[in-house]
Amino acid sequence: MATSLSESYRDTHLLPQHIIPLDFETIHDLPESHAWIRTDDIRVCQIRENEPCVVPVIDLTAPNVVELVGNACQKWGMFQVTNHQVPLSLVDDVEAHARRLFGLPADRKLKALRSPSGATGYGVARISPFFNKLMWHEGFTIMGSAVEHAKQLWPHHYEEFCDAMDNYQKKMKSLAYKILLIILKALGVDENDENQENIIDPTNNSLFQSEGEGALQLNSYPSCPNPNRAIGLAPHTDSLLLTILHQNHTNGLQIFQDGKGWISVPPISGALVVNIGDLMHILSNARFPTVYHRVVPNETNHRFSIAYFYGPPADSTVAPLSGLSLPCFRPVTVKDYIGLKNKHLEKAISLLRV
Ligand SMILES: O=C(O)CCC(=O)C(=O)O
Ligand SMILES: [Fe+2]
Repeated sequence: MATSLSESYRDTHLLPQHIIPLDFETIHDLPESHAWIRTDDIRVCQIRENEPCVVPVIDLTAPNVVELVGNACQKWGMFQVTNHQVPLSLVDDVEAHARRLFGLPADRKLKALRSPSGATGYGVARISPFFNKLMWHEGFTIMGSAVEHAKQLWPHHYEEFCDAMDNYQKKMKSLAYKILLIILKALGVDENDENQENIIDPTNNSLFQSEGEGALQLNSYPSCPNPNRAIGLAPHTDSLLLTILHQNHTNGLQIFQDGKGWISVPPISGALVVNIGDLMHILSNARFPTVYHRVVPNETNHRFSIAYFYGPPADSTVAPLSGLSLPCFRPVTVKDYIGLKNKHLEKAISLLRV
């Protein structure tokens, strides 16, 4: 039987503080549990001449899209896309549902709490157990249908939420597949290339014949009484091939670049952020960096984001593409990589180095 993505995430056993978010409505001062010492706080990067310090914005219909995406992946591990064909009304609708969900009273949200060994539902960020301090964040994770948890939140009115999430996941999946093909072309691989076996999906034999799997993560970062001492989402890389992110009109997302520090990725109306994850870093044989990013909270605005994580089916094996250079990672199945990440976080990728 094929392993699902949610089963791959289902092997950690967590303490309650690593599942239950703070009731932000009742908090007026930053509690010690959420007060970080931010020694690395270089918020603005050094702008050098001829080197704009902004993540590229790429029109997906541009004739030279492969070159633009290839350059952005290599330099930044991230870009923003416009003309992506995802209706903005759907994005707005999903954001409105996220606002409605996180706006519920804490006791109602807890009815949809992620179970200690579970992957989906309401809770803190999955990376929380790796840090001594807690994050100014609450999240809701969906893999496939959201119906089970949505029924707990709105026993009589859950369909609208589920329909919007289903619809959005479908659109994200086909956009992610389209972007994946562009990225693979940028790496010199064509979808007609029969010999590519670097992602082996046991049911389809090659990623080019399937559309992979995804997870949807709704994120909420309430306005914070002391944003300079709090962290919305601690620094991390995303595990799968790529992430497509919508952020509302509130700054907060930052990426780390060597020699520059933390660089803001400002929200652009109508654009979606795409970032390279660990599995793409492996597939590209380290040519494309997996982007190290974090979220800082805002003193006045409530920030929302919607992240779609896209990867091959959980039983697939991922290895560096042949023809790039001597492989610097050993092959790994998606589910084993998720297991490694659950145990070792950012060290997971170095464990695969050859
Ligand atoms: O909220 C954001 O902008 C980023 C979210 C994120 O990095 C994640 O969910 O992994
Ligand atoms: Fe992330």
